[in-house]
Amino acid sequence: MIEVRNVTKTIHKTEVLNDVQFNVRPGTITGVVGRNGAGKTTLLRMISGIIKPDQGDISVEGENVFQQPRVKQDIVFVPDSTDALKTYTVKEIVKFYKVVYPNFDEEYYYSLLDQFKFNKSGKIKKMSKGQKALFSLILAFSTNAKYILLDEPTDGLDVIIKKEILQFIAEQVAHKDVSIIISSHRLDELEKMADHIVVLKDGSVDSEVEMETLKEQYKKVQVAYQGEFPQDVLQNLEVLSQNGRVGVVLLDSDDEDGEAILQNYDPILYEELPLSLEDIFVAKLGGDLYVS
Ligand SMILES: Nc1ncnc2c1ncn2[C@@H]1O[C@H](COP(=O)(O)OP(=O)(O)OP(=O)(O)O)[C@@H](O)[C@H]1O
Repeated sequence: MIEVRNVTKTIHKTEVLNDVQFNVRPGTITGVVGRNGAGKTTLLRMISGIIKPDQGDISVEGENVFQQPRVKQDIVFVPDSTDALKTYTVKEIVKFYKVVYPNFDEEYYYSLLDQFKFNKSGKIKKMSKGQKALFSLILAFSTNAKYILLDEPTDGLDVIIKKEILQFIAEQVAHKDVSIIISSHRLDELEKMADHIVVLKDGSVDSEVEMETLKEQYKKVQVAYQGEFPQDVLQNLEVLSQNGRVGVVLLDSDDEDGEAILQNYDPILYEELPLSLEDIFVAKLGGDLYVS
């Protein structure tokens, strides 16, 4: 488990993180969501031991990241740019990785490179942006580290490579004993894969949700009425959208009073719709602040 406890960091007089606290359970995917500048990259760099908090602790399997350098073998940080790797070839980089990650699985690395048709003697800087993104994931998952931290892994990529990358991550988690933290400003991408979401806002944890329970907690209903859309519904329920006689309402699953309000006006249409994480954030956690 990764435990982030009361972490605070000020950089150049700006408070970047303030009293951040959450856990990452083994074998899970944790999404860290926040707008640009919310502190996601700083948080990931801190968990991987690159920068120290001013206050608070970060531990991995009970060992402090900054007091036990050995812990770093268990963590790989994949930044959103591969600039640091660019002068190396696909073969050369393995030597460096093996120094930090003694369990690096070279056979697995080359088999993945084959699978994705990489040139094994090529230089990293000659790869396209999408290839670089996929390559850094292959490198990270070949280390056999227990925790992989991905900073905006699909940012700026086209939809096809984005899908390939998300699928690659999901397959890795399904087949390996690994935990992942993914930072993103895209809720819609994370909700498909994350078990746990931490919302960062202005350097603090604004909310934390468990995906399994979240979707059971709410339901989204489309309703239409014969006459005018009832004011009672508009004023007393969480109406996500309304257009003429049709509206979409978010209800707590066990909200019998809300249900009664909807039914009171004899809807001519009542249909449950698939619920997205974005719906819940928009309605329950402060408007469009979290939506990309
Ligand atoms: N080295 C630094 N010097 C000065 N300010 C910094 C430094 N690193 C981060 N910051 C500031 O800390 C805040 C959080 O930055 P960070 O990169 O962690 O956010 P982020 O959520 O990852 O943003 P983005 O989505 O844009 O990458 C920003 O206001 C940023 O300007």
